[in-house]
Amino acid sequence: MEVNILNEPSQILEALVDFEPDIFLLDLYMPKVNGLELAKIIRLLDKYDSIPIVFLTSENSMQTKLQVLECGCDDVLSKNIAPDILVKQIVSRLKRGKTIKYLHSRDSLTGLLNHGQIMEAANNALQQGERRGSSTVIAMIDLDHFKLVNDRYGHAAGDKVIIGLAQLLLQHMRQTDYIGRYGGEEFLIVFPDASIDAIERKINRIRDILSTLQFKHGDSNICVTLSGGIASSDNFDSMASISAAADKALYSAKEKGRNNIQLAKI
Ligand SMILES: Nc1nc2c(ncn2[C@@H]2O[C@H](COP(=O)(O)OP(=O)(O)OP(=O)(O)O)[C@@H](O)[C@H]2O)c(=O)[nH]1
Repeated sequence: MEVNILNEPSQILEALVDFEPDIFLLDLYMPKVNGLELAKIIRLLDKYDSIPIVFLTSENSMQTKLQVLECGCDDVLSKNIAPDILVKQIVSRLKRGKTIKYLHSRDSLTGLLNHGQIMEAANNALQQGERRGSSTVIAMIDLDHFKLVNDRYGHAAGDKVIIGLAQLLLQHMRQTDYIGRYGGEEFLIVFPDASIDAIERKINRIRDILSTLQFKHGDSNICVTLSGGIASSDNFDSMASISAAADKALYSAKEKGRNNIQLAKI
């Protein structure tokens, strides 16, 4: 477990740039800052809304506990307990917080990152790539004529296909890539530190594999294809422009007859 100790509470926002906490452990009374005020600032940041905030205090009044809960924090632990019990309590809250964070960030059908989380992952990857001087590639992929699958075989069959594609994507990506369900039958994949040519080959391989698969549903075998658009941070410098470019390339793949991948035009 990595612990970042701050003796100067006003530095918290700066410290959070390079440190992703799974739990905040705050003192109620700190130099110059009231712990509750600090907790309110943390709670204003969307990114940390599911991260537990726990207070350590030697006070044990009901009034304090109520104040802590009212400002969106999770618990008050006593400073006066044995250190090993305190550590166990913190680890238990930390694990629970991690589970909640995981569930909060996932798409319930596929287990991939949900829309908000994949956008945040893409944003972070672009910023990190810029700092390191490396390219980030973004691929937007979408199942072709998927409405027909739903209409012909039913929504449950459509769901099966979406889950199948999610698994296919997971099998072919690196640990460091991010895969998210962008919308209904549309997926966004973020490849940090990647070349657009290599990603084009990779997505084309996945497209090829998908086109040969048959999804069994009752007595039916369902076949689907996908189209995709790819853009690199080499040519687009903001999240808005790179995702719009990948989306435009996807649209052009659809126009070109579907079951193909297009690179974003500069
Ligand atoms: N089964 C299922 N279908 C979904 C889900 N989300 C979106 N869809 C369906 O996906 C279909 C998307 O239809 P369209 O946007 O017309 O696109 P399309 O039929 O795939 O056609 P193109 O994208 O132009 O190739 C709609 O029928 C949606 O109901 C989902 O979670 N499960």
